[in-house]
Amino acid sequence: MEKIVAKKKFGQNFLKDESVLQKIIEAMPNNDNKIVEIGPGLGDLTKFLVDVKSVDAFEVDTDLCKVLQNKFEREIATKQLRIHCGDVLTAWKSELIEESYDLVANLPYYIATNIILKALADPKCKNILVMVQLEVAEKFCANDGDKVFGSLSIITQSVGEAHIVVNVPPSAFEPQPKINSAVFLIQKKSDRSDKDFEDMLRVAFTQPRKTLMKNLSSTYDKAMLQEIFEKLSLAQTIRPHQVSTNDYHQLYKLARSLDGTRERTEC
Ligand SMILES: C[S@@+](CC[C@H](N)C(=O)[O-])C[C@H]1O[C@@H](n2cnc3c(N)ncnc32)[C@H](O)[C@@H]1O
Repeated sequence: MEKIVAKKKFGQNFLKDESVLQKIIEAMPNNDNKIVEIGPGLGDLTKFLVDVKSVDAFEVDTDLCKVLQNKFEREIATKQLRIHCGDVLTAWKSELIEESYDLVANLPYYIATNIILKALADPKCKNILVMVQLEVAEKFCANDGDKVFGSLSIITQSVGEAHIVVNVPPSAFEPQPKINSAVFLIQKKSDRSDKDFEDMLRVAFTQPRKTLMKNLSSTYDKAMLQEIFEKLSLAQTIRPHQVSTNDYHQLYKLARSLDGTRERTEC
Protein backbone atom coordinates (compact mmCIF):
# COMPACT_ATOMS: atom_id res chain seq x y z
CA MET A 1 0.00 0.00 0.00
CA GLU A 2 1.30 3.50 -0.83
CA LYS A 3 2.54 5.59 2.07
CA ILE A 4 0.04 8.11 3.46
CA VAL A 5 1.46 11.60 3.98
CA ALA A 6 -0.39 13.67 6.62
CA LYS A 7 -2.24 16.61 5.05
CA LYS A 8 -1.89 19.86 7.01
CA LYS A 9 -4.98 21.41 5.39
CA PHE A 10 -7.15 18.72 7.03
CA GLY A 11 -5.44 19.06 10.44
CA GLN A 12 -4.01 15.55 10.26
CA ASN A 13 -2.05 14.59 13.39
CA PHE A 14 -2.49 10.89 14.01
CA LEU A 15 -2.73 9.71 17.60
CA LYS A 16 -0.20 6.92 18.11
CA ASP A 17 0.08 6.67 21.91
CA GLU A 18 -1.89 3.55 22.89
CA SER A 19 -2.15 4.64 26.53
CA VAL A 20 -4.09 7.77 25.44
CA LEU A 21 -6.32 5.72 23.14
CA GLN A 22 -7.02 3.42 26.10
CA LYS A 23 -7.90 6.39 28.35
CA ILE A 24 -10.41 7.63 25.75
CA ILE A 25 -12.09 4.21 25.66
CA GLU A 26 -12.19 4.02 29.48
CA ALA A 27 -13.79 7.49 29.70
CA MET A 28 -16.64 6.60 27.33
CA PRO A 29 -20.05 6.92 29.01
CA ASN A 30 -21.63 3.55 29.74
CA ASN A 31 -24.82 3.43 27.64
CA ASP A 32 -26.39 1.97 24.48
CA ASN A 33 -25.80 4.97 22.24
CA LYS A 34 -24.09 4.68 18.90
CA ILE A 35 -20.72 6.33 18.43
CA VAL A 36 -20.03 9.09 15.94
CA GLU A 37 -16.35 9.57 15.18
CA ILE A 38 -15.37 12.69 13.22
CA GLY A 39 -12.04 12.36 11.42
CA PRO A 40 -11.16 8.66 11.86
CA GLY A 41 -7.90 9.27 9.95
CA LEU A 42 -5.94 5.99 9.74
CA GLY A 43 -8.43 4.28 12.06
CA ASP A 44 -6.24 4.04 15.19
CA LEU A 45 -9.08 5.14 17.50
CA THR A 46 -11.75 3.56 15.28
CA LYS A 47 -10.33 0.06 15.84
CA PHE A 48 -10.88 0.39 19.60
CA LEU A 49 -14.33 1.94 19.12
CA VAL A 50 -15.71 -0.79 16.82
CA ASP A 51 -14.70 -3.38 19.43
CA VAL A 52 -17.22 -1.97 21.88
CA LYS A 53 -19.89 -0.09 19.89
CA SER A 54 -21.41 0.47 16.50
CA VAL A 55 -19.73 3.46 14.84
CA ASP A 56 -20.61 6.09 12.19
CA ALA A 57 -17.36 7.71 11.05
CA PHE A 58 -17.10 10.92 8.96
CA GLU A 59 -13.84 11.47 7.04
CA VAL A 60 -13.18 14.28 4.54
CA ASP A 61 -9.99 12.89 2.98
CA THR A 62 -10.83 10.51 0.12
CA ASP A 63 -7.36 8.87 0.34
CA LEU A 64 -8.03 8.01 3.99
CA CYS A 65 -11.54 6.81 3.18
CA LYS A 66 -9.98 4.18 0.89
CA VAL A 67 -7.51 3.13 3.60
CA LEU A 68 -10.38 2.79 6.09
CA GLN A 69 -12.56 0.85 3.65
CA ASN A 70 -9.74 -1.70 3.23
CA LYS A 71 -8.76 -1.85 6.89
CA PHE A 72 -12.31 -2.31 8.19
CA GLU A 73 -13.81 -4.46 5.42
CA ARG A 74 -15.25 -6.95 7.94
CA GLU A 75 -16.74 -4.31 10.29
CA ILE A 76 -18.27 -2.47 7.31
CA ALA A 77 -19.82 -5.73 6.04
CA THR A 78 -21.37 -6.47 9.46
CA LYS A 79 -22.55 -2.82 9.77
CA GLN A 80 -20.52 -2.35 12.95
CA LEU A 81 -18.89 0.55 11.05
CA ARG A 82 -20.30 2.99 8.51
CA ILE A 83 -17.91 5.36 6.78
CA HIS A 84 -19.30 8.64 5.45
CA CYS A 85 -16.77 10.15 3.09
CA GLY A 86 -17.02 13.96 2.86
CA ASP A 87 -16.99 17.15 4.91
CA VAL A 88 -18.88 16.53 8.16
CA LEU A 89 -19.94 20.19 8.37
CA THR A 90 -21.72 19.91 5.01
CA ALA A 91 -23.41 16.65 6.03
CA TRP A 92 -24.56 18.08 9.39
CA LYS A 93 -28.05 19.55 9.29
CA SER A 94 -29.67 19.99 12.73
CA GLU A 95 -29.03 16.28 13.43
CA LEU A 96 -25.94 14.43 12.19
CA ILE A 97 -27.47 10.92 12.32
CA GLU A 98 -30.95 9.64 13.12
CA GLU A 99 -30.15 7.66 16.28
CA SER A 100 -28.94 8.85 19.71
CA TYR A 101 -25.17 9.01 19.70
CA ASP A 102 -22.05 9.96 21.66
CA LEU A 103 -19.38 11.90 19.78
CA VAL A 104 -15.94 10.33 20.41
CA ALA A 105 -13.09 11.76 18.35
CA ASN A 106 -9.65 13.20 18.02
CA LEU A 107 -10.97 16.28 16.25
CA PRO A 108 -9.40 18.28 13.41
CA TYR A 109 -8.34 21.33 15.47
CA TYR A 110 -9.08 23.96 12.79
CA ILE A 111 -12.84 23.29 13.11
CA ALA A 112 -12.99 21.73 16.60
CA THR A 113 -14.94 24.53 18.35
CA ASN A 114 -17.46 24.68 15.53
CA ILE A 115 -17.97 20.89 15.69
CA ILE A 116 -18.45 20.91 19.49
CA LEU A 117 -20.99 23.76 19.29
CA LYS A 118 -22.91 21.85 16.63
CA ALA A 119 -22.84 18.70 18.77
CA LEU A 120 -24.09 20.67 21.79
CA ALA A 121 -27.04 21.85 19.69
CA ASP A 122 -27.76 18.44 18.10
CA PRO A 123 -30.61 16.77 20.05
CA LYS A 124 -29.36 13.32 19.00
CA CYS A 125 -25.92 13.91 20.52
CA LYS A 126 -25.92 12.85 24.18
CA ASN A 127 -22.24 13.04 25.21
CA ILE A 128 -19.08 14.54 23.75
CA LEU A 129 -15.65 12.99 24.40
CA VAL A 130 -13.07 14.71 22.25
CA MET A 131 -9.42 15.58 21.90
CA VAL A 132 -8.72 19.23 21.05
CA GLN A 133 -6.06 21.87 21.62
CA LEU A 134 -5.51 22.22 25.42
CA GLU A 135 -6.57 25.91 25.51
CA VAL A 136 -9.85 25.05 23.81
CA ALA A 137 -10.56 22.20 26.26
CA GLU A 138 -9.86 24.56 29.17
CA LYS A 139 -12.36 27.10 27.84
CA PHE A 140 -15.15 24.51 27.55
CA CYS A 141 -14.40 23.14 31.05
CA ALA A 142 -13.79 26.42 32.93
CA ASN A 143 -15.76 27.52 36.01
CA ASP A 144 -16.76 31.08 36.87
CA GLY A 145 -13.83 32.95 38.36
CA ASP A 146 -11.33 31.11 36.12
CA LYS A 147 -9.48 33.50 33.78
CA VAL A 148 -10.64 31.59 30.69
CA PHE A 149 -14.30 31.35 31.78
CA GLY A 150 -16.29 32.67 28.83
CA SER A 151 -19.20 32.07 26.48
CA LEU A 152 -18.04 28.51 25.61
CA SER A 153 -17.95 27.59 29.32
CA ILE A 154 -21.40 29.12 29.92
CA ILE A 155 -22.98 27.42 26.89
CA THR A 156 -21.51 24.10 28.12
CA GLN A 157 -22.64 24.56 31.73
CA SER A 158 -26.11 25.47 30.44
CA VAL A 159 -26.53 22.00 28.93
CA GLY A 160 -24.45 19.71 31.14
CA GLU A 161 -21.16 19.09 32.89
CA ALA A 162 -17.63 19.09 31.51
CA HIS A 163 -14.23 17.98 32.75
CA ILE A 164 -10.77 17.29 31.36
CA VAL A 165 -9.99 13.56 31.13
CA VAL A 166 -6.30 13.68 30.24
CA ASN A 167 -3.67 16.15 29.01
CA VAL A 168 -1.79 14.93 25.95
CA PRO A 169 1.72 16.05 24.89
CA PRO A 170 2.75 16.55 21.23
CA SER A 171 4.84 13.35 21.40
CA ALA A 172 1.63 11.26 21.39
CA PHE A 173 1.02 12.17 17.72
CA GLU A 174 2.55 11.63 14.31
CA PRO A 175 3.37 14.15 12.94
CA GLN A 176 3.79 16.02 16.23
CA PRO A 177 1.74 19.22 16.54
CA LYS A 178 3.34 22.38 18.01
CA ILE A 179 0.69 22.64 20.73
CA ASN A 180 -0.47 20.65 23.75
CA SER A 181 -3.77 18.80 23.57
CA ALA A 182 -6.37 17.45 25.99
CA VAL A 183 -9.25 15.02 25.96
CA PHE A 184 -12.39 16.30 27.67
CA LEU A 185 -15.89 14.98 28.31
CA ILE A 186 -19.20 16.87 28.20
CA GLN A 187 -22.15 14.92 29.62
CA LYS A 188 -25.23 16.59 28.21
CA LYS A 189 -28.43 16.94 30.22
CA SER A 190 -30.26 19.10 27.65
CA ASP A 191 -29.62 20.77 24.26
CA ARG A 192 -28.17 24.14 23.47
CA SER A 193 -30.89 26.08 21.74
CA ASP A 194 -31.29 29.72 22.77
CA LYS A 195 -29.62 31.88 20.15
CA ASP A 196 -30.66 35.15 21.84
CA PHE A 197 -28.96 34.05 25.08
CA GLU A 198 -25.78 33.31 23.13
CA ASP A 199 -26.01 36.72 21.42
CA MET A 200 -26.13 38.32 24.87
CA LEU A 201 -23.04 36.32 25.92
CA ARG A 202 -21.19 37.56 22.86
CA VAL A 203 -21.90 41.15 23.95
CA ALA A 204 -21.00 40.36 27.58
CA PHE A 205 -17.52 39.12 26.60
CA THR A 206 -16.74 41.60 23.77
CA GLN A 207 -13.92 43.03 25.85
CA PRO A 208 -13.22 40.43 28.55
CA ARG A 209 -11.03 42.73 30.65
CA LYS A 210 -13.64 45.53 30.83
CA THR A 211 -16.55 45.41 33.27
CA LEU A 212 -19.65 43.42 32.40
CA MET A 213 -21.69 46.63 32.77
CA LYS A 214 -19.56 48.44 30.20
CA ASN A 215 -19.80 45.61 27.68
CA LEU A 216 -23.54 45.11 28.07
CA SER A 217 -24.39 48.81 28.01
CA SER A 218 -23.08 48.99 24.43
CA THR A 219 -26.28 47.16 23.46
CA TYR A 220 -28.69 47.25 26.41
CA ASP A 221 -30.29 50.19 28.23
CA LYS A 222 -28.01 51.26 31.11
CA ALA A 223 -30.81 52.11 33.58
CA MET A 224 -32.33 48.69 32.99
CA LEU A 225 -28.96 47.02 33.54
CA GLN A 226 -28.44 48.93 36.78
CA GLU A 227 -31.83 47.71 38.02
CA ILE A 228 -30.94 44.10 37.09
CA PHE A 229 -27.47 44.25 38.64
CA GLU A 230 -29.02 45.48 41.86
CA LYS A 231 -31.65 42.73 41.86
CA LEU A 232 -28.94 40.09 41.35
CA SER A 233 -26.53 41.75 43.83
CA LEU A 234 -23.89 42.08 41.12
CA ALA A 235 -21.28 44.82 41.66
CA GLN A 236 -21.08 47.39 38.85
CA THR A 237 -17.35 46.65 38.69
CA ILE A 238 -17.71 42.90 38.14
CA ARG A 239 -15.85 41.43 35.11
CA PRO A 240 -17.60 39.08 32.68
CA HIS A 241 -15.63 35.98 33.81
CA GLN A 242 -16.61 36.51 37.46
CA VAL A 243 -20.36 36.02 36.89
CA SER A 244 -21.84 32.52 37.24
CA THR A 245 -23.78 30.70 34.52
CA ASN A 246 -26.88 30.85 36.71
CA ASP A 247 -26.56 34.65 37.08
CA TYR A 248 -26.15 35.01 33.30
CA HIS A 249 -29.45 33.14 32.87
CA GLN A 250 -31.17 35.32 35.50
CA LEU A 251 -29.77 38.44 33.88
CA TYR A 252 -31.04 37.33 30.48
CA LYS A 253 -34.52 36.49 31.85
CA LEU A 254 -34.81 39.84 33.67
CA ALA A 255 -33.58 41.77 30.61
CA ARG A 256 -36.23 40.10 28.48
CA SER A 257 -39.05 40.72 30.91
CA LEU A 258 -38.03 44.33 31.71
CA ASP A 259 -37.54 45.06 28.01
CA GLY A 260 -41.04 43.71 27.37
CA THR A 261 -42.52 45.79 30.21
CA ARG A 262 -40.84 48.93 28.87
CA GLU A 263 -42.07 48.30 25.34
CA ARG A 264 -45.63 47.82 26.65
CA THR A 265 -45.56 51.07 28.70
CA GLU A 266 -44.13 53.01 25.76
CA CYS A 267 -46.93 51.86 23.39
C1 LIG B 1 -6.40 15.12 14.23
S1 LIG B 1 -6.76 14.02 12.90
C2 LIG B 1 -7.33 12.62 13.81
C3 LIG B 1 -7.14 11.32 13.10
C4 LIG B 1 -7.43 10.06 13.89
N1 LIG B 1 -8.76 10.07 14.49
C5 LIG B 1 -6.41 9.83 14.97
O1 LIG B 1 -6.75 9.99 16.14
O2 LIG B 1 -5.27 9.50 14.65
C6 LIG B 1 -8.23 14.76 12.25
C7 LIG B 1 -8.96 13.97 11.18
O3 LIG B 1 -10.10 14.73 10.77
C8 LIG B 1 -10.24 14.69 9.35
N2 LIG B 1 -11.00 15.89 8.95
C9 LIG B 1 -10.54 17.15 8.79
N3 LIG B 1 -11.54 17.98 8.40
C10 LIG B 1 -12.66 17.23 8.32
C11 LIG B 1 -14.00 17.51 7.95
N4 LIG B 1 -14.39 18.75 7.61
N5 LIG B 1 -14.91 16.49 7.94
C12 LIG B 1 -14.52 15.22 8.30
N6 LIG B 1 -13.25 14.91 8.66
C13 LIG B 1 -12.33 15.88 8.67
C14 LIG B 1 -8.80 14.66 8.86
O4 LIG B 1 -8.68 14.22 7.54
C15 LIG B 1 -8.17 13.73 9.90
O5 LIG B 1 -8.34 12.38 9.52
